[in-house]
Amino acid sequence: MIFLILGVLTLLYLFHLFYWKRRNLPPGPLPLPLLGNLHLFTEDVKPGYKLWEKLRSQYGPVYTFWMSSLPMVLVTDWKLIKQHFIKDGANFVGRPEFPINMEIRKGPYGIIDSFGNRWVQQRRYAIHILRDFGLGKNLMEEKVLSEVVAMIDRLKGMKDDVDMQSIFDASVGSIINNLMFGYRFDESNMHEFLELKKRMNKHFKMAAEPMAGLVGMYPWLGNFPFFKPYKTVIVDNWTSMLKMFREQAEEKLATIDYDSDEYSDYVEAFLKERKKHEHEEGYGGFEMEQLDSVCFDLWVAGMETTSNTLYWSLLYVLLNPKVLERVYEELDTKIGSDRIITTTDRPNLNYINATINETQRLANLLPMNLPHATSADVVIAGYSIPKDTVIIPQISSVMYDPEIFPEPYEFRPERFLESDGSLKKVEEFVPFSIGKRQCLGEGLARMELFLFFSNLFNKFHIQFHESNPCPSVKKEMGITMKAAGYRVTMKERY
Ligand code: HEM
Repeated sequence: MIFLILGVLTLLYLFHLFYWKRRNLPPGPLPLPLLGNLHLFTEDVKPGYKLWEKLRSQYGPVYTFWMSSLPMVLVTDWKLIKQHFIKDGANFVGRPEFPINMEIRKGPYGIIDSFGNRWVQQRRYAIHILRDFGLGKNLMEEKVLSEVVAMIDRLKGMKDDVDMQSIFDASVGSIINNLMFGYRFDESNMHEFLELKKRMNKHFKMAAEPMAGLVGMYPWLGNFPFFKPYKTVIVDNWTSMLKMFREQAEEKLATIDYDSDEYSDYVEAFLKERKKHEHEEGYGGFEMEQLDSVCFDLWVAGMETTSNTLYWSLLYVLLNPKVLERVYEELDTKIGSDRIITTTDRPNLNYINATINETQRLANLLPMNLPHATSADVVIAGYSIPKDTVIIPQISSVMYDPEIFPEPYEFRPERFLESDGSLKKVEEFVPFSIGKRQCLGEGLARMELFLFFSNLFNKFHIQFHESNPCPSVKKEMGITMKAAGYRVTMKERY
């Protein structure tokens, strides 16, 4: 009798696993108990592009990938992404609530992980403040350019054997820190930057591991020895960053002048806004926990992405001497001196703009885009997808789609040029994603990429260090892709 009951229960379980829970979802590989499809993330397919390509060829442009017990629908075809995430954007603005994120943030705070009214309010507020910095006296460009100049001065003293990743990290880190907290990093406080960067790196590296996805879904697994390191690294590093940001905010609170509406950094603006809501429940959405999380989101999203892209740009250009030659040629004909290049030069430097675009496309920084969630029942490619399903506009698949970008793994800035040499608008070039969740730092990031890239090449002849004259383009695992370490030597051009 007992065997009969066990047999029936097993059959019911298998029926649920293999059919029932998948019945309303697009096709995809069979999910295993607990792991879902995470076991498919083997070493040979990391960091993921190849896996998404393989699943697309097996199941079509819309398929389901199970992250542990969570089904995620991946939309990999550009036309479908455009049709739904742009034209029908309001139905795709949700975010899934990963239990570990909620535990660390103390709730759905911030921008990246928030949703509903909080997300609308805080995203709008962040865009408003960032725009404010970019208007009038153009504080934003001033801050970026002062870091460009500081970088050039620093490089002049260390031309023989330079690690540009750490130079870009410190420069881009200073810009976002300056916007957030009102000060940059120099010799006197570099240890503070290095500490934040170390914590961020550890967090990002671990968070990208498939097993971390499992712990993210079931934080209690972190009590078991095998999973403990995943949870400890993520929780410790993230929490200590939040703590460092809170200490900064509290220092500012101690001296803030509420009589003036002026602000010179994000935290000051936020604290003044918070004061206006002090009699409302939860400070009208401007709680200190919200500030901690927003600092984390903007600092982390604004730092690693841009700095890694700059490091990729240098690698790709130096590996392609013809591109390097054309970059110098454009600088010589359009700029022709060692003056500082500003955003007003941007429309004249088409080849450089095309090279930066091609870098972003080929670096394809996020193998898996941030997950969205449907906020209504939707139908995509004939599949009915219920409200609250996790869904991902897979921008990395679009940017490596050979139908759109022939020979997608080749570095060819010409893809972004018209035959008359003007910059081509390519709608499938979507490194900042699309729709209502599109990156809110795009304007700042594009300004940084242009100003750092163009000024760096205008000032210096650069080549790989002789110890590694042909570095690998292999991507290093992380939430955003890093280039493996390489070093350069530089010579002033003027
Ligand atoms: C090269 C640089 C950058 C790249 C490639 C990049 C890319 C992205 C991508 C792909 C997303 C996900 C959008 C989605 O959910 O579909 C995103 C979101 C986001 N990015 Fe960026 N980003 C960059 C720089 C920045 C900067 C400089 C900032 C801040 C100042 C920033 C802040 C954010 C925020 C807050 C979100 C979440 C938006 C939301 O959930 O509403 N990013 N970014």
